[in-house]
Amino acid sequence: MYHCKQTGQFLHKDHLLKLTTSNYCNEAILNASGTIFAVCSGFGKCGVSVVRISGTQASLVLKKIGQMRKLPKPRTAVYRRLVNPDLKEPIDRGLVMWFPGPASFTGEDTVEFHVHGGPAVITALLTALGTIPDLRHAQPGEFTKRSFMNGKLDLTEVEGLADLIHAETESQRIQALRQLEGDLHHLYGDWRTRLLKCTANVNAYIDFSEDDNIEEDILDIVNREVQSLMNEIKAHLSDNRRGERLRDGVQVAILGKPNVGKSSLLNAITQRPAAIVSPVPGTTRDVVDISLNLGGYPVLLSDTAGLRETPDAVEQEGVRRAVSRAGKSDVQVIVLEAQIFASQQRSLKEIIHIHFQELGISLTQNNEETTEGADCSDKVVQGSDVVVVLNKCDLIELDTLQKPIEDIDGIRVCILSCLTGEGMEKFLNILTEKVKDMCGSPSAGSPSLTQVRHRTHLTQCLHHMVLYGERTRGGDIVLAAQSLRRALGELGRIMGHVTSEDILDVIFRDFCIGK
Ligand SMILES: Nc1nc2c(ncn2[C@@H]2O[C@H](COP(=O)(O)OP(=O)(O)OP(=O)(O)O)[C@@H](O)[C@H]2O)c(=O)[nH]1
Ligand SMILES: [Mg+2]
Repeated sequence: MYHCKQTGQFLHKDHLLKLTTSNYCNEAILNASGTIFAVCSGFGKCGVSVVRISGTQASLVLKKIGQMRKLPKPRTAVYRRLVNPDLKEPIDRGLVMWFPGPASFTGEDTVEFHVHGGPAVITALLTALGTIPDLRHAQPGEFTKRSFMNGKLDLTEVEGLADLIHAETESQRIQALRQLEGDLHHLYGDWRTRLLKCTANVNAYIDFSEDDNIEEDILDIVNREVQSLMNEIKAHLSDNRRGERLRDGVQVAILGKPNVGKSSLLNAITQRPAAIVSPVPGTTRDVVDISLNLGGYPVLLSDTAGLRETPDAVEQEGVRRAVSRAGKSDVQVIVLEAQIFASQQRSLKEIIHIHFQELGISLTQNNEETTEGADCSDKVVQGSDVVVVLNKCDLIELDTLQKPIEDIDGIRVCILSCLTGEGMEKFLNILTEKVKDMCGSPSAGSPSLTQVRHRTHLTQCLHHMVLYGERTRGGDIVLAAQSLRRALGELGRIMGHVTSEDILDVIFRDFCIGK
C-alpha cells in the first residue's frame, strides 16, 4: 500500500497502478522508496548482532560488503568476510542472508548481516553502510511500517508485534503472539466481509428493487445478519476489559488507615524495601508504583498514603492521590490491623463494614455498574474486586480466636504478618487468582479486545449499525445504506484499510529502530 498525501488515504498497489498518471501518486511512490538500514537486534555487547537492510539497493549492498559477484541462495546463511567497500578494509566475519522481496518481512528486497555484537564492529558496519549512495538510517518502526504498506501485516498484527516486543510476562506474550498471528485480523476481517456483503445487498436493493431481479426478502436477510453481527460485536466489547488489562497490567492499590502496614505489605510482595516503613503514622505521602509479574500476569502494585483526616496540607494531597488511585485500580487490597479483630466482640463482617465506613469506602453489589469511569472521590468499590488483609497477626494469639476468618459478601479475607511472613503465601495465591480471573486465559477462547483504539472503532461501528436499524424501520433506506457504509469504515480503520498518517505515527512510534 502507498500513502496518498492529498487524500490522507493508503492505496493498494493495484489501485495505485490505475492512478499512476496523477502527481500525488508519484509522490506516494517516492515516499515509500529508499533503502534503509539499522541494527535490529538491540544494542550493547553481545555474541551476535543483526543489521538489516531493506529496499531496492539491498542486493547491491550485499554484493559490495559481502564481496560477492552473485547473490547467494535466498534465505540461506552464508559465512563471509565483510569489508568496507570505500576503504577496502575488513570489518568482521559473519553470516549474511538474502531475502528477495516480496517474500521478506518488509515485502522488499532485504539483507541481514549477523556480525559479532561489539560496539566497534557495529559502528564500523554502520559507517560502511552510510557511505553507500541512496542508503539511509531507518526511523523507529520503519521496517514494520513498510511491511504494513506492502500488505504483509494489517494494523492489528502490527500492534500484536509491538506488544510481543514489549511483553514482560508469559500471558502477555501469548496474547500478543495470537494477535500477531492474525487472530484479531481474522475476527474483524470476517465481520468486515459480512458487513460488506450486507452493504452491497442494500445498495443492490436501492438500485434494482423496481426490476424483478432481486430476491424479495433481501432486506430481511440483511437485517438478520446486521443483528447477528451487532450481537457478536457487543459480546466482544463486554469482556470486562480482559485483553486490555492483560496488555497494560492489572492495577492493584493497597489502601488503609495510617500505620497498618501497607508499605510493609508492598515490600513483602516485591521482596525488596521499595517503600519507606516506619512506626510514624503518615510516613507514605506519594503513591509508590511497582510493576511485577504475578504467576505470569502483569500487575502494577501501588502503595498509598494512609487514609485519615489531617490538617497537614502535604498529607492531605497524599490522601487525595490515594483515593484517586483507589478509583482507578482494578483490585483494592484493604489493610487492617488484626488486633482490632481480636479485641472486639463484633463479627468480622461488622468490623469490615465499620472500617470501610470510617475509610469512606462504600461497597456496591457484584456486577453493578461500579468504579469504572466513576468519579474517584466517591471511593466506591465492588466486593469482588476487594481483598481484605488483617495484618500483624504476630501480635495476637491466633489459637485463641473465637471467630472464624472467612470471606464476607464476596470479599476475600486473609490474615497474615508482614513481619514473620505467616499467611503471605495464601494471600499471594488469592491475589494471583483474582488477577487471573480479571485477565482470563490468553490462549483459550475467542481473541480478546486489546486496545482502546479497537474499542473506540467497534463502539462507533455499533452506533452506525443501530442507526441503520432505525433508518430502515423509518423507511429511509438510502440513509440506512450510508450508516452501513460508515459502520464498514470503522472496521476498516481498525485493520488499517483506510487510516490517517497521524494514527500510523502513534502506532509505529512505539517500535524501536530496527523493527
Ligand atoms: N508486629 C508487626 N509490625 C508490623 C507488621 N507490618 C508492619 N509493621 C510495623 O508497623 C509500622 C507501620 O508500618 P508501615 O508499613 O510503614 O505502615 P503504613 O500503613 O505504610 O503506614 P503509613 O505510610 O504511615 O500510612 C512499622 O513500624 C512496621 O514495622 C507486622 O506484620 N507485624
Ligand atoms: Mg506507608
